[in-house]
Amino acid sequence: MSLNPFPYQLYLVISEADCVGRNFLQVAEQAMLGGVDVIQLREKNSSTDSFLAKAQQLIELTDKYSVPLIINDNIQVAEKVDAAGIHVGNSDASPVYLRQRPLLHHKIIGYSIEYLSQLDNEQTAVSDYLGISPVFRTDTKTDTITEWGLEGIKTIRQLTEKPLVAIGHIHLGNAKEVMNAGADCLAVVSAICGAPDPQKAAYQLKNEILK
Ligand SMILES: Cc1ncc(COP(=O)(O)OP(=O)(O)O)c(N)n1
Ligand SMILES: Cc1ncsc1CCOP(=O)(O)O
Ligand SMILES: [Mg+2]
Repeated sequence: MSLNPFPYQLYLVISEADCVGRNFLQVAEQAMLGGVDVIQLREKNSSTDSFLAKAQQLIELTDKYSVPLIINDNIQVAEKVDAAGIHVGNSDASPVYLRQRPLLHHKIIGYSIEYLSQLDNEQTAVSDYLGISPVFRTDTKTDTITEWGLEGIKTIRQLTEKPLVAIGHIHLGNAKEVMNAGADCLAVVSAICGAPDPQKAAYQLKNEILK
């Protein structure tokens, strides 16, 4: 059972650290101007107070562009800023638990898939989209289990109708083949946060998806 549609195709996962010395709010704004449809704030090394402060700044900007803001992992931050949703993986609070929380039960819940067996569990059933995590090995996140590859996306596509968000070393050069393998949406960190021109990078990725 999914509560929310997930009609997005280009998903920016951002942190201050991944913006290589640039202001993350400026990078986020440029990315939205370039065509990013949804943004996740993923601050792995921030205290909750600092994460919250960043989320409060970012949601002012995402609201201005009517782009949904998803919070990575942190329930308190997601609830306090009234984010559009939360993304969790196997080491985080479970989607079933999140669905029971009054402030989150109607929000977008994203869930990382690291094992095929997860597709049969109740966590997947209550989630709104699945993160195929990672599609390709990436230096941005190294504590990963399965490198799904294009064949993994094809397999998962046959086993579920949930929206599939592909993440992990996705860039202009492989975007189309990842979509063709069955992804509904591409999520990127470095391809936009690390690009010399984040607006242009987002624009080119979006065009590649829509081609
Ligand atoms: C869209 C998307 N997919 C997968 C992930 C990874 O989440 P998780 O497995 O919880 O790992 P961390 O991001 O918390 O390190 C994601 N964040 N976003
Ligand atoms: C957060 C996350 N989850 C799986 S891979 C990944 C990082 C993706 O980063 P990049 O787009 O730079 O490869
Ligand atoms: Mg997590």
